[in-house]
Amino acid sequence: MELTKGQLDIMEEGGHLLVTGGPGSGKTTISILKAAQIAEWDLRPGQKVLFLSFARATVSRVVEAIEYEQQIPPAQKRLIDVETYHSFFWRILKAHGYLIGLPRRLCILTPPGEAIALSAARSGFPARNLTDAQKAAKKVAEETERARLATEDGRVCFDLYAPYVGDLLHGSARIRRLIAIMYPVIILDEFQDTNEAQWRVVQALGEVCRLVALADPEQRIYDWIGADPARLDHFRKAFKPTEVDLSTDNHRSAGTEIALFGNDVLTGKFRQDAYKGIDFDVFDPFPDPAMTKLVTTVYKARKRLVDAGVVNWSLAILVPTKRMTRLVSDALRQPPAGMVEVPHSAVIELEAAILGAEIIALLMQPADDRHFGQFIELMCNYFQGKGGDGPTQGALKEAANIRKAYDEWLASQAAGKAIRKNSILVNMIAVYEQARAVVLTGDPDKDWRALRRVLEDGGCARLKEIGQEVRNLRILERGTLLRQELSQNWRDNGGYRNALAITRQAFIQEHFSTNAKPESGVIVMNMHKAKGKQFDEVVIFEHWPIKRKGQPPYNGDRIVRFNSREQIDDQARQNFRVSVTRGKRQTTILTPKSDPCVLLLGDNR
Ligand SMILES: Nc1ncnc2c1ncn2[C@@H]1O[C@H](COP(=O)(O)OP(=O)(O)OP(=O)(O)O)[C@@H](O)[C@H]1O
Repeated sequence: MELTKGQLDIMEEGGHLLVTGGPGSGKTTISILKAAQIAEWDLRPGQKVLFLSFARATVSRVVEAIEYEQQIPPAQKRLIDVETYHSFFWRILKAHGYLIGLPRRLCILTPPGEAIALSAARSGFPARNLTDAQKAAKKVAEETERARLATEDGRVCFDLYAPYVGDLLHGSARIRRLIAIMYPVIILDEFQDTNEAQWRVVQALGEVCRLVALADPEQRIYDWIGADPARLDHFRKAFKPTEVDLSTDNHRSAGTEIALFGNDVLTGKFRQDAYKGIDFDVFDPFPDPAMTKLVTTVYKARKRLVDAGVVNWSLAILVPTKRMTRLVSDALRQPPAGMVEVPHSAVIELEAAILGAEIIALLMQPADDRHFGQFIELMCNYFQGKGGDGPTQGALKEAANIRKAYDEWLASQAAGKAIRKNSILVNMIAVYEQARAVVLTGDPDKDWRALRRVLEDGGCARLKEIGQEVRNLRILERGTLLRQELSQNWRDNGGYRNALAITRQAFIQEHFSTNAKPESGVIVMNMHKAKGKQFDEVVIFEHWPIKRKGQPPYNGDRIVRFNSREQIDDQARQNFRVSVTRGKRQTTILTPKSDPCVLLLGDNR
């Protein structure tokens, strides 16, 4: 690889650095080479360069890029630590959190755990259409409970990591120095997305460490969690960095005009009628024609990649919402008109699946007196937590009903009476008994599937939902640690005595692991989740207006809200540009014929 002028400049510079550039301009690549150079010249024994990223997906891309980089000797590669902000912050909190009044023993409150813990505080508010006053009150209630969970119970949710680490670093020069001794140079990926609390941490780190910030101001997609458009200026002012702009380079989709199209999306002025590497197509706005178009487009793209001999090819289908991820995944599994299934993976919110997995894990455990009570507890957890930070009132009520029915049953039992015939527990107990009757074999994968099947095939709608939800997990199928540990547990005890604890621990480890491989094959995901990733081909697919008798058409799940021109703003353009520019070879945009995406219509300002 021949470095560009800008990239060479970066190799020359010392001191704080701010590297800007668009998608695929080579920021990540050059920062890795820079890190290797620093590792060779500047580090003392025991020191490392730290590369901080927001998402695990980016971490795995960076780790892979480092492995792939032939110019860097293995000994230097080992001197680059790639981590998410979360896992770096967690290490600091675990070691020093007591200095700011946190308990000595801390544990991670994972998003599903947090959803359960906050559900009581949230249940007092409507799920949608909140007034501003209600929104503010809900926020305060959530914050108060989060802080209480951390300071009293030592259960710290992710959102509090940065504020607490900020307090620690600003409060203690000793801890700042300790970090600088370990990591004299820190690379900050996607710096434009840094929120206020993270920026406070960066300010403290910059006093003692050399910082290399990588940023594309136009890829800022996290406004809603507090990324600030002025963040780059804050960095300039605080650290007077040397600035290198790579914005004229595009290596990802070299030989195409994908990057050019991305830039035109930002201004809304399309300078060309056609762009090499960008394909548009429309579909009739009804489920079957829409999905047929999607599936045939995917067949064609897949064939192109196979014919071109691309090794480990990846093809992403990017959709505007979580709901559509599921819709598309279902359609690929069972395409219309008897077309052949498209094997794929779907990136979905895993709260529900993880909480469902806990239920299966419990069912693997040998029974004791508490077993059924624990089962009910996990069922309630599932409904309280399955909606993540946006639980529906329906789900919360479901949890309350299960608990009530259980209390009622206990009372009847105490009075020597049978269970009420129409209790919601009747079917649940029947399926529970069927699950208890499964003869386990000691092969975790087989046993897990057998139990999942009992839930799916049984007569309890709630457990059926859980069985189906758990299908979304791949954690056991990949020959993972979870599988090994369950096996070991069986060998040690003649049963899965600790299955629940092992499963919970596995999800925490999974969250912090850095060895997840970048996806290959067909992957469906929400557009937001594609940030920082790259794929050989991308298909962007959105929903269509649904006409209902006597009502205005419903136009949800669009790239721009309701596909309305009034809803177009910088954020909408930036999000769309990020999605479009994930493709290396081609990006295909599918939009409904009757109401094409307003961002494609151009802007006559
Ligand atoms: N000088 C170069 N010559 C050829 N290829 C390059 C060069 N620099 C980077 N690349 C390649 O271009 C692709 C994109 O580079 P990279 O991931 O570093 O971009 P980026 O600026 O970090 O992108 P994004 O902001 O979208 O994450 C990679 O596959 C990388 O190997």
